[in-house]
Amino acid sequence: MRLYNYSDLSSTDIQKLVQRNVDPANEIRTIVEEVIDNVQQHGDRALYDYAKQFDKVELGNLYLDKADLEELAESVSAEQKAALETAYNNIYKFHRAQVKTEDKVETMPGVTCWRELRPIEKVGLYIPGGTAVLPSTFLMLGIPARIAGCHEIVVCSPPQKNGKVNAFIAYVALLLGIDKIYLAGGSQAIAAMAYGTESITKVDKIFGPGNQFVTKAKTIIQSTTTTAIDMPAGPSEVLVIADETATPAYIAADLLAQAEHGIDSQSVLVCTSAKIAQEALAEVEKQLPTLPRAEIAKLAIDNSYIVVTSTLEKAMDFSNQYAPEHLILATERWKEIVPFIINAGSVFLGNLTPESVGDYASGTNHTLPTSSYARAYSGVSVDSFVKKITFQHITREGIQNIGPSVEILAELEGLHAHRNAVSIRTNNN
Ligand SMILES: NC(=O)c1ccc[n+]([C@@H]2O[C@H](COP(=O)([O-])OP(=O)(O)OC[C@H]3O[C@@H](n4cnc5c(N)ncnc54)[C@H](O)[C@@H]3O)[C@@H](O)[C@H]2O)c1
Ligand SMILES: N[C@H](CO)Cc1c[nH]c[nH+]1
Ligand SMILES: [Zn+2]
Repeated sequence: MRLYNYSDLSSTDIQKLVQRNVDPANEIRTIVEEVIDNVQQHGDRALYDYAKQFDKVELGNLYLDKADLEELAESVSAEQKAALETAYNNIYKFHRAQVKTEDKVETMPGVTCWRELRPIEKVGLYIPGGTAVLPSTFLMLGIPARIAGCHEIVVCSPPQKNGKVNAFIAYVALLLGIDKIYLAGGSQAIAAMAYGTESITKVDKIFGPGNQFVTKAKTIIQSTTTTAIDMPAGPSEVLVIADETATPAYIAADLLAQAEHGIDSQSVLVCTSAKIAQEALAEVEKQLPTLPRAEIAKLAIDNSYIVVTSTLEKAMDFSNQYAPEHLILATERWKEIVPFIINAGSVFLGNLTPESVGDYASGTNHTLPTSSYARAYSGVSVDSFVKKITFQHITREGIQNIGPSVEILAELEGLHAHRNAVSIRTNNN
């Protein structure tokens, strides 16, 4: 990890530091465009071919049905089931509380406006399964989709070496009442859900994180089809703000937790104490070799850095410019700096709140904007799975009250038919 002193950095240096390495030479885009084109032209056939090429699996069938899922789920132990159910219950509780009925508003006597929720009818969930299979992501997407009441839920996940999904994905499908999983991964899965194939329904919106191929495909299809996306949720990242009250071993563990996701993950430490920064770095070097995924984490850590600032306020300023997917405040003074957070996907407060709890089971969603998209996007929630439709109702009194203003506004825009639609009701034509 490179180490910088904030006071030595110019604003151009900071701009460079906070920039993510998102396909500068368009190499990923070129590959993904070809994949999307192929799926559009050849449908299911392309999915079988890509499973062979990218996942090294010769598929017998493109999907697993309920019986397959039940059989696979048999190997999940009672202890593992209980942990998945704890996560399910907490995620369910937190997301269920997001469903609120809004009040009707009478903007003028006789003019009433309100919003009602309607579920998005057909949604596609992408569950990553390249370097690690993520049943937790299935919970994070499936639970809000179920709470919202989406009618059709299409699920795609890359086939594993046995030509199936793993037992935990199968068990989560059963918990969610989902009885089909398509064995498609990467950009080909995104293309299939955006364009539709012989087997896979074209959906209205695609959800889910993934590697750079998945994320690039999502950003492409949102401009070439009528299918929307949740957000660009690419390689995981974390920014830890720490001071002299932080514990170096905890900081290192949190940095490594995101680094082990993939070689393109990034972990950043912004610290007001040079001593704690050095100790955290030493801890990273100590803990890293003990990890089974040390090779992956090492490459991500090599692509990560530390910034030493003089104050927590300056640290927060850097963080707001970085706009991290995850922000950890490793300080006992976290309450003082929370009001200054402007850009972050999900925030972890104090020295005893590891980011991993949000990844799995505290209740918050772990599908979050990366690559500085936290400047404008929120993470997945029940809101992501619904439309909020506005309604209005005008009474006889209401049309008399609002009519004259609308007539003048229509007039000043030169739109006489608009004016007439009011006048005809107020006998003012
Ligand atoms: N932002 C979030 O909310 C969030 C949440 C969970 C995971 N993640 C991220 O999701 C990612 C998961 O990545 P993953 O790779 O493990 O799984 P993945 O399922 O996203 O990708 C695997 C697929 O990528 C495709 N692929 C691999 N190499 C390719 C190549 N050379 N050309 C074309 N396609 C290729 C294959 O089809 C493969 O099935 C990680 O980067 C992780 O950090 C992000
Ligand atoms: N940290 C990931 C989001 O960036 C989510 C995850 C799933 N499993 C473990 N972690
Ligand atoms: Zn994680």
